[in-house]
Amino acid sequence: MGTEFLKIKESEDALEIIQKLFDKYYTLQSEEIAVEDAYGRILSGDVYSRMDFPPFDKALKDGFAILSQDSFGASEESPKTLEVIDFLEAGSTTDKTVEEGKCVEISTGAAMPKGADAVVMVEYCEKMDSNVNILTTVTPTQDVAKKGSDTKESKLILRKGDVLTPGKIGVLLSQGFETIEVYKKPTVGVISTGNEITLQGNELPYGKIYDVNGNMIKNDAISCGANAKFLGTVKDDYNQLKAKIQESLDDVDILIGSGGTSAGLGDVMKHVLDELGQVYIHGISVQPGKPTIIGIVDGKIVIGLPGNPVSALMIFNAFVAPPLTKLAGIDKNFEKSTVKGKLTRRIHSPVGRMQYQLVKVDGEDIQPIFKDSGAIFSLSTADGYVKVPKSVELLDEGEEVEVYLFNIN
Ligand SMILES: Nc1nc2c(c(=O)[nH]1)N[C@H]1C(S)=C(S)[C@@H](COP(=O)(O)OP(=O)(O)OC[C@H]3O[C@@H](n4cnc5c(N)ncnc54)[C@H](O)[C@@H]3O)O[C@H]1N2
Ligand code: MOO
Repeated sequence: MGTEFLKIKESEDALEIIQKLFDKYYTLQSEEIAVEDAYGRILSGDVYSRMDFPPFDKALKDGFAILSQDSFGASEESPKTLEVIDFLEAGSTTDKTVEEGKCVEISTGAAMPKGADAVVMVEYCEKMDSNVNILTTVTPTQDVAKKGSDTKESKLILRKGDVLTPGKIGVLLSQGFETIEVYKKPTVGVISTGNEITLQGNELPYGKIYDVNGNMIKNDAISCGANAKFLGTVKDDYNQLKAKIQESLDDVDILIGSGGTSAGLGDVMKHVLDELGQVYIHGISVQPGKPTIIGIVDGKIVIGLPGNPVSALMIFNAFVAPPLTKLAGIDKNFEKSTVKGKLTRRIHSPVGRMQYQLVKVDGEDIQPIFKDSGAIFSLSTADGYVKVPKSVELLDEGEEVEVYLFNIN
């Protein structure tokens, strides 16, 4: 693989090389975490129930636990009178047994007393001292959740690959799980290079701009299931960039930089990676995003995205998001994460390079966004992109196209 670098790669070849590098240098790992911290995490194994749920026959309504046969024929006109022998709140129990002609007043959630097989809702009862008049007929098991009716012990309750939603976490909590095995999140560090890049909160002298890519790419990496952090900015300086890359790689699995990938500093990024490790890709035959760099340093992937925010986001979505998402244990088919519609305007495309055309999706209408790749405001309206193959010069208005949606979970 190493001998191919410096030649511009076709997009399919670049995708394959990047995936192979991910496969070679990383493996999917799991870790045990507290269930209370597990929201949004991905299960790394199947989960089986530890016990029946509910763990006892449970009253589903406030009322009276009775032998259902005692209510047969009861009505407002002809009530049946039963003796109330105890009272049960949720969480409490009784030794008493409900026999013919007797009942226990019961609250929703309480364990059913022995003997009783149904609950009569309080609305259909008239309490009088130690007796109650039952005003309706109930059937056996009415308003009772039987032990194990929700799930039995040792049943498959959640599957490997499931995303832990609030509901699924509720299932784990009901079974008493305190910890759970999930896929470990890959850690991603993001740095921004450029003498002109200024952090928010600082003055903006003429010629400078605020950093966009750092936190934008960090958030996109988070949306892929990674644990990502923005590690700050670096000047267009060989030694600074080298030191920043070395220092950052101590703490992260994958390092993503942006800017300085084309002429001038681009050479710096490439030379730094050449010195520290090996460059596998320098240039992909796509528009925008051609100057992309992919290298390996100390067994970790280092990615140099083009500085233009649109190019950086496009390249991240098209080339980094699929393998990163897979490494986070998320089963997502990016090729299927698409919608179809008709172009509202024609798209001209350069022959010889695959073009990623940003678009807005409005129902059936696919509206191309024609702005240069530094035009950050196009990102806030874009829903995704249309791929125009390198051999295609023009896609006409009205033509049906497939839109690859940005990786927003
Ligand atoms: N002579 C050539 N010039 C350029 C070429 C080329 O092939 N030959 N390629 C162009 C293309 S395509 C792109 S894309 C850019 C890529 O440039 P770099 O990766 O070297 O990025 P910079 O030059 O540092 O920045 C480009 C542009 O983006 C702005 N930028 C950079 N970082 C950020 C950031 N963190 N947040 C917001 N904006 C950022 C930067 O200010 C520039 O305006 O090169 C073309 N030139
Ligand atoms: O390819 Mo640059 O990435 O056109 O904007």
